[in-house]
Amino acid sequence: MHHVLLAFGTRPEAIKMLPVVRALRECRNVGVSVAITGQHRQMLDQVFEVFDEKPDIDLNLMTHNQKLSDMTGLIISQMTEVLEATRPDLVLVHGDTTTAMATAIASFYSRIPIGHVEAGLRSFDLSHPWPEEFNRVAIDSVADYLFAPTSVAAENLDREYNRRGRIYVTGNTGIDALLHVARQIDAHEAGGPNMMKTPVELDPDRSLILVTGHRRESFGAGFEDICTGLARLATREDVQIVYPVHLNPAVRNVVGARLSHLPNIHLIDPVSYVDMIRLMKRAKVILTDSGGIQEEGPALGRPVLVMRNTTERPEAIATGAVSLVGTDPTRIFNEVSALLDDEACYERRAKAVFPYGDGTASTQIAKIIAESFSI
Ligand SMILES: CC(=O)N[C@H]1[C@@H](OP(=O)(O)OP(=O)(O)OC[C@H]2O[C@@H](n3ccc(=O)[nH]c3=O)[C@H](O)[C@@H]2O)O[C@H](CO)[C@@H](O)[C@@H]1O
Repeated sequence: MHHVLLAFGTRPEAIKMLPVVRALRECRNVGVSVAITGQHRQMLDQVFEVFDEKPDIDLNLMTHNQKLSDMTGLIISQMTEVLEATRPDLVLVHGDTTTAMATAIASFYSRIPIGHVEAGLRSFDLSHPWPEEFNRVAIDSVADYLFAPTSVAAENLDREYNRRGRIYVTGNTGIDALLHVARQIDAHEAGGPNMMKTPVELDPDRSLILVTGHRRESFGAGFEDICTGLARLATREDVQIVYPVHLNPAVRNVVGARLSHLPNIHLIDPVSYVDMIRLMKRAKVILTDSGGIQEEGPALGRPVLVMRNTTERPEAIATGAVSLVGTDPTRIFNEVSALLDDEACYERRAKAVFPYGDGTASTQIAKIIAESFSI
């Protein structure tokens, strides 16, 4: 039996790694354990519930207003202790978080092979998203298995001079998670009175604009601009805006002060993953700076406007489902209005498309790992 340790700490990593945990449990020659750092403590537990899983090791390292440098140092040292005590045959990390980067370094120092799920994403700008773009490059340079979600990501990896790992194109495990939960919602609610039960009371006569925004590089002026754009959109009588606001005070304080008094803007706490999918299904347009939502919106047939100037996910842009609008308030207002006011343009951009895979990424990854152990 070979031992695979999956390590993660934030909500999006849990969403995208728990399908891999489940797929690996199906492999007879693989033992699985999950270590969490608790980088997003409050938002992590409900994702484990959705997938009926529990962490084996909880480092619980998050403290209030922690600096990135302190968190990185702590994760490297604590994760090294876990690795030395358990000596897994492979450590799997996901994406571009501090947990993923620090765990990859700890594994590299302990000379334990590393697999990177969602490898090869690049914005080619180290300050956008910050610090995630650096984390991606750092993890990919030490990983042995590079699970690229798309051929674009694989080509990015192929060009890197310092790559030592082998590249596999698998699709994105986030689509596996999305389709799993969307099926559960549909099965549970088909035809029933709760069909589109959302965490806020919605006006059936107004179009729903769903907003998320929390990237560090937009803190300050960027968030002020985003709020100006949203306040302007709220002057339209045909819309209602729902914004689950990230728990980071740098986001909460600005958004609360600028938008909480507007009647057709609902600022709510972060919602569960299941509720988020319900809201996305109900939304007319999604405005976001999130990575995962750029993948989920197109699969659900919802146009996504990205409040950033660059993206590491060009595939959905090529389909027309996603576009970059930056944080300029006039641009945000105009681009959302264009979608709301021009039906033909909306229909073109609201078709379900699957540039990030067909929902089988996790089983492909588990198969590759299990087969490599039996060689
Ligand atoms: C731009 C960027 O650098 N993003 C990275 C970040 O995630 P990302 O930017 O996707 O992180 P978010 O915090 O936006 O989380 C997105 C996920 O959380 C869900 N959601 C969102 C709001 C809410 O209230 N409730 C809820 O459940 C969304 O449906 C989505 O599945 O880490 C991920 C994990 O390694 C990487 O894949 C991404 O590349």
